[in-house]
Amino acid sequence: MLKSSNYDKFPVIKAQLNECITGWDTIAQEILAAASTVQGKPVIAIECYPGVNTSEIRNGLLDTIKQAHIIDTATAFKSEEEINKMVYPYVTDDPVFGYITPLALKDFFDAEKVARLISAIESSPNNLVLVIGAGASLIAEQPALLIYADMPRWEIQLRFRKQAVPNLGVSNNSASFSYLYKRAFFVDWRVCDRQKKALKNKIDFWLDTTKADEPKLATAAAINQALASAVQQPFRVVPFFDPGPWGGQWLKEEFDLDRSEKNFAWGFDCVPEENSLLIQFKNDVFELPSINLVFDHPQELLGEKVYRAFGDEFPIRFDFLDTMQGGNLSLQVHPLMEYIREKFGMGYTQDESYYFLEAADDAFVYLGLKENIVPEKMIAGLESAQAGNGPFEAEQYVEKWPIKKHDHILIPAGTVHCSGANSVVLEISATPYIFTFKLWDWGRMGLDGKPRPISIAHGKNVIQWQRTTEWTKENLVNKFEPITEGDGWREERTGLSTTSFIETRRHWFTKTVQHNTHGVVNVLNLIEGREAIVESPLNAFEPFIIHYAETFIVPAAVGAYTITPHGESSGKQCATIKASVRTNNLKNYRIN
Ligand SMILES: O=P(O)(O)OC[C@H]1O[C@](O)(CO)[C@@H](O)[C@@H]1O
Repeated sequence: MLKSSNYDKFPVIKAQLNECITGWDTIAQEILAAASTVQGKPVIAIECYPGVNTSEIRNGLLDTIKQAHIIDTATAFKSEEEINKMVYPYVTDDPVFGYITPLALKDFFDAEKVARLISAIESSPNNLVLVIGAGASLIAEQPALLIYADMPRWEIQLRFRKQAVPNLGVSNNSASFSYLYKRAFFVDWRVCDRQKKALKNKIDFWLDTTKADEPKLATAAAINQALASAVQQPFRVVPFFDPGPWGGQWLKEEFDLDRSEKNFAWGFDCVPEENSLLIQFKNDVFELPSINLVFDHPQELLGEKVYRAFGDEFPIRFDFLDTMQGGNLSLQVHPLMEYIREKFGMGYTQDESYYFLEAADDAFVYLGLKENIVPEKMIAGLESAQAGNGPFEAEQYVEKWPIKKHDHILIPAGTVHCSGANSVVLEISATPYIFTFKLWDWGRMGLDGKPRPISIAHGKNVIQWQRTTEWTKENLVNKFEPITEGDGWREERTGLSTTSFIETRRHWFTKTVQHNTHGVVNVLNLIEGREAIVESPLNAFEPFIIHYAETFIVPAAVGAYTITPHGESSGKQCATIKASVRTNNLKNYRIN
């Protein structure tokens, strides 16, 4: 009998305060009621993250709040020409990479236009003023009510694909997805995250418009309470899945995804910058970006030492790469730390590892170079293939390793690599995720029918040519080391490489395993077994059930916890892989 999928695609965190309402009419009534308690002419600011459909908010509220004077913040932006010129150094002409901007939201506004709007608010004959859009909190600096309309990055990307939303301050909806994404990644999201953090203690309500025409309004008190309790218990972020040119069929079957998609390449199960959190109220579920939890509770979530190095960035990423009945990823390399800092303004680099959840008999990984290759010859071969002169002979230059289920391959930045067809990788990595220098894409097209951008010019600057067959075998392939064992369990170290700040431990167990965060965030995945239960020895949190291949986060503040096979896996062998941060050598990672 085929086993059914038990992977939970919509994990929730329970709210304790039931303060969430839905529907534009109800929300408008709530806003009116809150505004009526204010003396004089209330000004309400609805600060919007990029990607929010401001006309949906305006139209939704106006039906009920007819008497309001509506101010659209877009009327105070600098001209598109000025904005484009201002952001250009950070967007650049590179097809994929830009430079992290230091700009602030204020820089997008024209001071004279803002002054005019402020006097329009003051002289408005209406008895209620609604300021809506990005920068509303700059125009109405001391509003009677501050509402924050947020948007998770994954939903913004889906809107970019539909050309439904533009970049910050401009109306470039019809630009290519890659341009919109690059500009958002290097500019808009940085700018608006800074503003969001600055508003942290001033927000009265959060507005969720992630699903069109299903608005939800929750009090800041209820959201704050839910986030404060989230960092005292294990939790999951909401995963999302995306097809790709090399995507496979495993995620679709295993996680019961949309069968009509031709494949799924990626499953993003723990990328808090892009995932969201679902807060379960009595009758409604409120969605918000999971990065808000990192911004609000970095110390409890990450732990003091990790926070001191990384600030409010979540440094560990888990995702899936599915090539079952699919193809090879691109042959690629990631930038060294100095390179990513200098060229792209990122604080730390994409050190990675591949944990193989599944592998067909013919599965393999390209990793490291062959002995005695000539770098100039390899680069010439890549450039020639790129110029269309026949395929790059990867196997002449790059080592190929057979792979089986539960292998763990370490990929420090600078190592040439590529996961081959017919496997499922649980990628356990440092968080940066777009800094892939593709060297060769096997002559195939991207999903849009066009070749994907190749970055040999960057790649050749970072390839570590001494990482050849023997070195790779010695340092990067299955570096398993037994640590300790007890009644019904054993623990091994599996990685990552000594140059990475991430440590991974694997536990095989048929009985309870004791864990402790020791003040450092843990990220785990159930890599074997259908079901396990995570419990607090002190009953500090409610028992938390996890299923096969689900990634979950245990905040640093949790301290002691246990994991035991559960339900249909009771008494059977399970395994988890746990990533944490090595805190003894974080000097190099100090980015805040
Ligand atoms: O360039 P490709 O083939 O899409 O591969 C990109 C993927 O490769 C990785 O760098 C893994 O090596 C992932 O982090 C990334 O999503």
